[in-house]
Amino acid sequence: MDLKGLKFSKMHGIGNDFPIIDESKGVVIPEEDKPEACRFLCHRNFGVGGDGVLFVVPSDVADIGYRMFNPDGSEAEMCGNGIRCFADFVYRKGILKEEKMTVETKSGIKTIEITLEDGEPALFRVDMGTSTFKVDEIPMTADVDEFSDGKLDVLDTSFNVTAVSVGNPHAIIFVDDIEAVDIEKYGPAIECHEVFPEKINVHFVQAVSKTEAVMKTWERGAGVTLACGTGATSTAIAGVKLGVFDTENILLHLPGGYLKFNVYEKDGKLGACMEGPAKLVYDGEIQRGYY
Ligand SMILES: N[C@@H](CCC[C@H](N)C(=O)O)C(=O)O
Repeated sequence: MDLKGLKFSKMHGIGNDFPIIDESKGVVIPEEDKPEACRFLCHRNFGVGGDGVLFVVPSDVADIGYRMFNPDGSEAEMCGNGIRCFADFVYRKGILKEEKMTVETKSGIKTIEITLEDGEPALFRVDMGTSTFKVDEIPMTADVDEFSDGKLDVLDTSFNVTAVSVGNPHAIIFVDDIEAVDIEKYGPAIECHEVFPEKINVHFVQAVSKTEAVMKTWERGAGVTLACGTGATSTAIAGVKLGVFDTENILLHLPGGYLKFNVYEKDGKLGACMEGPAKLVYDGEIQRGYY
C-alpha cells in the first residue's frame, strides 16, 4: 500500500500522540486498508509515530463523526485524549465553526466545549458520558454482576481490580506505591488476561488525596503511553464509586500532563466531564507510505 500524498496533522493530548486524517468529505484510506495504514502511520521508526490514528468522518446524528484506530490496527470505541485533538483540528481547519460541538463516536454522542485564549483553542471540556460496571458490558467473564475492587490473579501476584467501561474497557488498580509497579510486566498480562475477551486498558493509580492521584497506563493495542483520557475518566469514576475520590475537581496526573474531572450521576449511572488541552505539532504529507 502506498499512502504517498496523504495529508495529515500530527497532534497530541498531554503526550498521547496521533496523526489525524480528514475524511469528512470522503474516504481517503479505503476501509480494508485502514488497519495496515494505521500500523504504518503509528510506527515510530518507519512511519509518522503515534499512539493511534484519528479520523474525521461525516455524521447523520451529530455535528461530525470521529473514529480512532490503535497502533496494532484495531479500532477502539473511543479515545479521550484524541477527541480533544479532534475538536482542535475540526475548529482550526474550519470544518466546524462553533466552539460547542456534538461528536458521534462508537460509544455514543459526546459534547465538547472549546475555551479560546487569544482567539486560539486552548482548553477542551468533554462530556464523556456515563459508565457501566456490569461485567457483561465490559466485557469480562466473572461470576459476579460487577467486578469492583475484586481480586484478580496475574502471573506471580494478584491485584484488586475495578473493571469499568466508558465505551471502551478499563481495569483500574489502586495501589499504595505507583513507583513499585512494573507496568511493562503486568500491563500486557492484564490486557490479555483470559477473563477479558476483548482485552482491556490497564491503569495503576496512587491516590494522594480525595481529589488528586498519580497514574500509569498500559493501553490495549498500544502499550505504555504518556496518557489515556478514557482511562483517566474511568479512574475518576471508579475512584468515586469506591469512595477514594470526591466528585468535584479531581486532578489526575499522568506521565504527559494532567486532566481535570467532575463526576456526575445520570439515570443511576456515574458519568464524567473531562477538561484538558490539545496541541497541534505540525501538518504533514506522506512522501513514501509503505514499509
Ligand atoms: N488513548 C486513548 C484510548 C485509545 C483506545 C484504547 N487503546 C482502546 O483500545 O480502548 C484515550 O486517550 O482515551
